[in-house]
Amino acid sequence: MPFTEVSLPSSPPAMVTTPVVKIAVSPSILTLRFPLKPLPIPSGAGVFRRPSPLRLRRIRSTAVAAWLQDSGATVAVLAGAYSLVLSFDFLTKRNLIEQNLSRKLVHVLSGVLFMSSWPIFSSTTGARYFAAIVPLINCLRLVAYGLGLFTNEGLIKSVTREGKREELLRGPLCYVLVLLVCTLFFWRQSPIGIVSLAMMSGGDGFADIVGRRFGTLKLPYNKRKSWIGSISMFTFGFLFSIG
Ligand SMILES: C/C(=C\COP(=O)(O)O)CCC[C@H](C)CCC[C@H](C)CCCC(C)C
Ligand SMILES: Nc1ccn([C@@H]2O[C@H](COP(=O)(O)OP(=O)(O)O)[C@@H](O)[C@H]2O)c(=O)n1
Repeated sequence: MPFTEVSLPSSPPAMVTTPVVKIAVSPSILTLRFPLKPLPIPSGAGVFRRPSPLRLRRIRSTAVAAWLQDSGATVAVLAGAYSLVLSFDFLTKRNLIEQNLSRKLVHVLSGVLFMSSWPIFSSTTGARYFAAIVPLINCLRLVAYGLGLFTNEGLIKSVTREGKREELLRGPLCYVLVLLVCTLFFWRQSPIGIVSLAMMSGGDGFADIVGRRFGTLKLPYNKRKSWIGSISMFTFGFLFSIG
């Protein structure tokens, strides 16, 4: 049977001569032979066989279990999102917490708690789409209330600066859209989404909370921002991203 011979010398690469190609490797010469015609495929290798009924039942039950797990996780996280806003609505209505601090705590907790909920979803490829339902519904919710289609004074009071419904269509809506995009395109597989959400929720949130209270030393190029606020942004963003 004719072969194409490939020999690998241990010495520095010699001139390539056809049909033998010399490639430098150490420590010894290897001779590889490539048969010119395809190797005989052993019988049964790579031949598709229909799964047995028992195996089909197992596949179906695993898929149903994952679907139930993801559905339950989605409902639980949606309930968590609603409860979070309701809790801060309760606190701000009774003046137990100032509005700005309420907004920033919702800002921090929404992203951090949402990422923390990701492990309760299944390991199937469809899990991210179930998880994405949560920010999607909250996006629709913010648009509906921001456009005045419905009224929710508690939501407006706990997540806006001045208590105007139009504000829902700016910071909060952008924030939840970022949650949606990171869930769909990065999910648990890529650190890009996790680091981005950690910086957006934990970092930016604490930059405001710390900077507004202790930020006397302002940045030279931006008198609205302070050194302690910027340091808090990176410190808490980093801590939440590795957390
Ligand atoms: C207040 C928020 C953003 C404000 O940004 P900025 O004005 O400071 O620029 C965040 C708004 C959050 C939203 C109302 C609720 C989002 C819930 C989230 C999708 C899911 C959280 C689930 C978790 C289990 C609580
Ligand atoms: N790097 C930073 C960021 C915010 N801050 C403080 O936090 C307040 C809100 O900053 P921000 O840019 O997060 O404000 P928003 O535009 O998010 O409402 C600022 O007015 C500063 O008092 C800071 O001192 N240093």
